[in-house]
Amino acid sequence: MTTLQQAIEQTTVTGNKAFIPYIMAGDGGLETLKPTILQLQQMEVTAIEVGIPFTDPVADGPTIEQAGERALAAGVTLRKVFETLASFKEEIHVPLVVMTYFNPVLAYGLEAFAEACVAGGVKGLIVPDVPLEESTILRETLNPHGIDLVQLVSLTSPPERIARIAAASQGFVYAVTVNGITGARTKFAHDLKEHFAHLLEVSHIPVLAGFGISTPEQVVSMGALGDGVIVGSAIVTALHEGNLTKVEALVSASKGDLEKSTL
Ligand SMILES: O=P(O)(O)OC[C@@H](O)[C@@H](O)c1c[nH]c2ccccc12
Repeated sequence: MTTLQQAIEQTTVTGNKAFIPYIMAGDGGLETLKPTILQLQQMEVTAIEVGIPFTDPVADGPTIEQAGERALAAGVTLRKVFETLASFKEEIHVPLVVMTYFNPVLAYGLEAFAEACVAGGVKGLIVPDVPLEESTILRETLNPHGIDLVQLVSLTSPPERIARIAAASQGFVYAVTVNGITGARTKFAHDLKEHFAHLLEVSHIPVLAGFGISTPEQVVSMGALGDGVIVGSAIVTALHEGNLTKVEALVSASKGDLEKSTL
């Protein structure tokens, strides 16, 4: 079992749901990366998804797009993110999952990228613009270094494709809960229950819900569909505003503590 999967199962075995916050690396300056990761680790999140700022973030809504623009304006690059992670690797005990588009990985060089992940304590990778059919080379490069390639399942994937994606995914299956881009939502599709029941049946690894989850109540309701949640835009906004109470409220909700979350 991989480090990432193990961290998730250590959480779910206690009856809690996994909680993976997404952060935009270097939003607020590269010097914020270390304290942000250590703060989230202190809150006992299950893993942390570290987004790399990119000029053409096709899967991202305005909140994350703007965070990426702020990070790029602050001079953040993939190389600098890796250097920063490596500089405090010994203090990182929570698994990190890097989220980036494929172009920066290619430009870095696949093997060099995998080595930089290892040096920075990265345990998993999400690359939304690499479809399953083209993901083999990435997996074959990452796996010998102990790094998982997490696959995304969309709501519109036919059952046969869902089964293939679930079989190929590593660490967990990222079940996208909306059609479209990242960002807070007030409504979700009605047939999510069925979709998740099917996913849980075909997947041999944990299934986490992500996209649009932005309130403690949604953390509870969407977490109940599977093994946990990924929260991006709401975390990015809270961190940008320096609202750690909001971050804590979202994390607490995954541990069944909704009361604390209404503080
Ligand atoms: O922001 P949201 O709606 O909470 O969604 C999670 C998401 O931000 C994070 O996992 C992510 C950010 N950018 C992505 C691109 C593709 C897939 C996933 C992501």
